[in-house]
Amino acid sequence: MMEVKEKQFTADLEAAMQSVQTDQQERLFSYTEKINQAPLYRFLEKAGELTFPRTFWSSADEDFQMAGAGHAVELSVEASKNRYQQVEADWNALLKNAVISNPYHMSGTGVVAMGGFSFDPLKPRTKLWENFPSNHFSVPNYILTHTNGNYYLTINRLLLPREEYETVREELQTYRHTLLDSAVYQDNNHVLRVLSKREIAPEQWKETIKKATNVMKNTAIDKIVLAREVRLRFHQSANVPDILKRLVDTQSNSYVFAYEMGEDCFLGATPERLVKVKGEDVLSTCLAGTAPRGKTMEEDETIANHLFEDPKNREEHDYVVQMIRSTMEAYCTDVTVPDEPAVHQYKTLQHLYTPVRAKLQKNHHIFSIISGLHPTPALGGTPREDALAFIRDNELLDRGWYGAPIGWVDSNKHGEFAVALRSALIQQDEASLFAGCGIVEDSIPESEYEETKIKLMPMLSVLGVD
Ligand SMILES: C=C(O[C@H]1C=CC=C(C(=O)O)[C@@H]1O)C(=O)O
Repeated sequence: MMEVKEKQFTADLEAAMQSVQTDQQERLFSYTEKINQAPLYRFLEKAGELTFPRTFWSSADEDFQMAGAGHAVELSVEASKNRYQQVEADWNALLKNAVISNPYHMSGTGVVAMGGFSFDPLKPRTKLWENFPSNHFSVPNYILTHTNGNYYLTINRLLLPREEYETVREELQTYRHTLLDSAVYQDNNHVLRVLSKREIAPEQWKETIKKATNVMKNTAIDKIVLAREVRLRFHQSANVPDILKRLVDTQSNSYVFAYEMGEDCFLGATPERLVKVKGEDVLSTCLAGTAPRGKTMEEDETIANHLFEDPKNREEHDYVVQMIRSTMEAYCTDVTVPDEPAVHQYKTLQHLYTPVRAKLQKNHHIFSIISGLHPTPALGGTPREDALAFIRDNELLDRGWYGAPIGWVDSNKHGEFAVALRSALIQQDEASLFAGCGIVEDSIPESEYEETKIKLMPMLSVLGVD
């Protein structure tokens, strides 16, 4: 730390510790400083060496990345339908009591809670997801934020009564120094070799699709999203910063995220924004309706035109747009939706895309919107409760955090959540990958199976499967 900043830091820390001693009440201290360029993946690597749980976020459409180390504060409430409201209440209580020293107010600086939810709080948890509860948020001890070419470091520390000022100061300075190691990140040190690739019950998955199409013929259910799992085994433990770097380098227009719990790390590169809030501005996007990329520019354009004109895809897309619109109307004013979707292109796929913009009402928060939006018909189906019940009773997979909201909120009233698609649960030398498809009455199991194969491709390729 430069001298002037060092003085500021020690003065702020001392004042915060004084207030904790006076009130005899623990309090979160948060200090943000602007720093010189610092390598994000090296920060994550160092955090791993220090056995800090790691978090990572890279925006799909902005120059914005955050890497977190440690859990200064953890928020986790019981698995229930109103978990969103409870997380929101805990988050507000935490902020109310925090001592925040942050003159910048940039997104992702100050007190930031990163985390996520499981897909369905009512589905019993299996061993696969034992380290991931129904919801978990953490305020990292150290956050390296890269935004619009600038770098910030935030230090968060829960101060307890009777702690020694010198001990705390020294602890924070030592970790800060170690994490901000300026060495260049060497990502070619750990080449992963895949020893086995196992598709989990693909034939049963196709049978479930048949069952779903039959149910839809005889009930009011219009759409059910069904997902499946592929399990990989490697010759050694997978390296999280490496995987993240490859995802960021190869998956343009996608949110790249990671959340580590114990020995497991859930990560992915998802194209789907759930909701973004900046002050009162709210943006949600609908992404549903899928086609592959073409091999040439002409073929790509022909496929995009076909996707745009295709009634099945347009219908599927429209379900989602209507649902997002009505949810936004419940919590916002000035909701605007374009008349027609656009086609957005990703590495291996193209999707129909519609942005929905609005203004947040004063008494609502990003968590209220998440509670209304999740699961969108792109992940659950329509009508929502019937589709969810079908998934709960028939899908073999424990989705865990796959297909659910993952993201962050900060003390500047900014926040963003994506839908955790195109993702994998890394468990040292093993990984589970997930992909699903929207099933409608006339869906053909074999084509849906092929579609999941395309959706799995980007993650398989960064994990070393050709
Ligand atoms: C469920 C997934 O994708 C959803 C999101 C976009 C398009 C979809 C589709 O076209 O089927 C799916 O609803 C997945 O990628 O695992």
